[in-house]
Amino acid sequence: MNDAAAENPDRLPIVDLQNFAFDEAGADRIAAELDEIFRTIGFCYIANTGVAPELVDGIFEASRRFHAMPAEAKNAIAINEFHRGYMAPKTSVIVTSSVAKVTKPNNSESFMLMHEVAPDDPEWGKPLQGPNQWPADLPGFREAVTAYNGALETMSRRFTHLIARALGLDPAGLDSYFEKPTTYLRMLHYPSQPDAAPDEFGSAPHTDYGYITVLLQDGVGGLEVRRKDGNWLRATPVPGTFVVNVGDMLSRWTNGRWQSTPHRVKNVSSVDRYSVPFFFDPAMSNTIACLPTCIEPGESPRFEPVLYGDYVMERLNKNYQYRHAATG
Ligand SMILES: O=C(O)CCC(=O)C(=O)O
Ligand SMILES: [Fe+2]
Repeated sequence: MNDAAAENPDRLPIVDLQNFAFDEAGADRIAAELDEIFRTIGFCYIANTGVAPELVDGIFEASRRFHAMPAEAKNAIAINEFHRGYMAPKTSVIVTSSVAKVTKPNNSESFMLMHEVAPDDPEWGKPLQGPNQWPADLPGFREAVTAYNGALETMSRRFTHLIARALGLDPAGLDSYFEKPTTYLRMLHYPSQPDAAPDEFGSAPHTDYGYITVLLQDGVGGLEVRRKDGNWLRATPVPGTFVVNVGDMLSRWTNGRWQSTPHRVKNVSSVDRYSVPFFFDPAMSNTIACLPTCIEPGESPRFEPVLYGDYVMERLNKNYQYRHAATG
């Protein structure tokens, strides 16, 4: 496929991960496929990921039960300074969007789980290093969420070996960044908004801040991905798959070779939409600079090296209402 066609596809490509049971040549082929996709549209579906369907059913059920609780029960675990807990509807505005001038809050609510930090961990109490919060009186919720989160972390590590390969590194070449990854599991609920104004979104146009996002969506639809020609492409739900996209850190690692593609969500259907993005990011203390394999001869780095922790905190501090009291 030529680049123009790959940049402006009519549907997102599906990559078969073959439950990671491929040989070297198979891995190289998938890596080459990912390179083509991430250089152009920046988004794809992945199939045969090895994530058990029971875990997928379990996380949707957990999310529906959570969001069906009364507001009082949800607000009892309102998001804490460590970015863990419940985010009420319309409490974030993506003012840092590099894609659009965003003034309206996102029409969604969510439960956010991040990586566990033990109280005796030297990082404890530093930005984004604190306790998760769990709803009271929701039997089985914690188990379902923990199991799904663990499976997504495992899958993301395996996927990282394909990414490293695609970037000309040893398959384990990026592993050191993910010994203690920063992870976010966001269980989102988007109410139906069939009459939304043009600038009202469930999730306003943005790019993701981190490394990769692995998104589970239900059958409702509403996610759209911006093509190079400026048209928005629907990421129509495909059962049994996840949607994967490149975040800002991965784009910087590749010197912009791979795209951190803008996307947005609007639920114009007549029913509620549930989705669960898993954001798999490096440790807060990692510096992200252009990878040596991603510099062509004669080229120079297009981005200054950046500390992942600084990059993400600037965005969270600006975009989330609950942080404004603390940060002015
Ligand atoms: O809900 C979705 O489909 C996408 C959500 C998203 O883009 C995000 O949370 O960054
Ligand atoms: Fe996103």
